[in-house]
Amino acid sequence: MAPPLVLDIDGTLTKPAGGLDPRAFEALPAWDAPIVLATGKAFPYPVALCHFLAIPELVVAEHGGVVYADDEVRVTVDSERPKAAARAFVERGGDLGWGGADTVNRWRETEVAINLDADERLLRDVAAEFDLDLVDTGYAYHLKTPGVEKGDGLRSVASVLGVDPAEFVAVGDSENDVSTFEAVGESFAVANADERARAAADHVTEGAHMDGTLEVLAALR
Ligand SMILES: O=C(O)COP(=O)(O)O
Ligand SMILES: [Mg+2]
Repeated sequence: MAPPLVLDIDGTLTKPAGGLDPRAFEALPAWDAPIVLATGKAFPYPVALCHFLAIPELVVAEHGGVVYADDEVRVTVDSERPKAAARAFVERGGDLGWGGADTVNRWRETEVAINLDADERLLRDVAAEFDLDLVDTGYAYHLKTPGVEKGDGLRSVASVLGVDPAEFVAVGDSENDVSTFEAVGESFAVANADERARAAADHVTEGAHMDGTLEVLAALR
């Protein structure tokens, strides 16, 4: 039987140049076990992805800040400190880098994401001052509350599903997937993964991005 999966989005289900790999639309709905999307993105993005893939909505968003399974949404931490830190960053001349509409943060409930073009030094100073983590996913920086991790979100979803987290297989590409890798029975970093993800994973795939993820699915089936 196919194992339940916990999949990262950016770098794992996407094309090398960005954008969802269209092969996800075949492979994920056909998977014969639960699939949890565990991402740093704001809550509406993975929900929308489940919707358009036509798979059940099982979501760990904002690194575990928002967890959604079985008709229950749990916001696990407030956004006060990350927002105060982001304000301080902007007051000192920093730019979040998403333009006026800022659809990256508009619906974000527990953390703040910043464009990779931002002043990293200033961002690290502000993160330290406000006692926050600064996570670099390879797609954005995130100012987040320490202790909020995708891995804990996965444990919550697994508990709602009545499945042992150790039964899950995880695929991811960056430092924000390390906690997921630690929570599950078997973990794969795709070939494009950063050093921390590669070091934490049980295996590193041959292929990069969605090629690597499809390689895992083929091996598990
Ligand atoms: O939102 C990001 O920066 C990265 O998202 P991911 O966790 O799905 O890779
Ligand atoms: Mg990723």
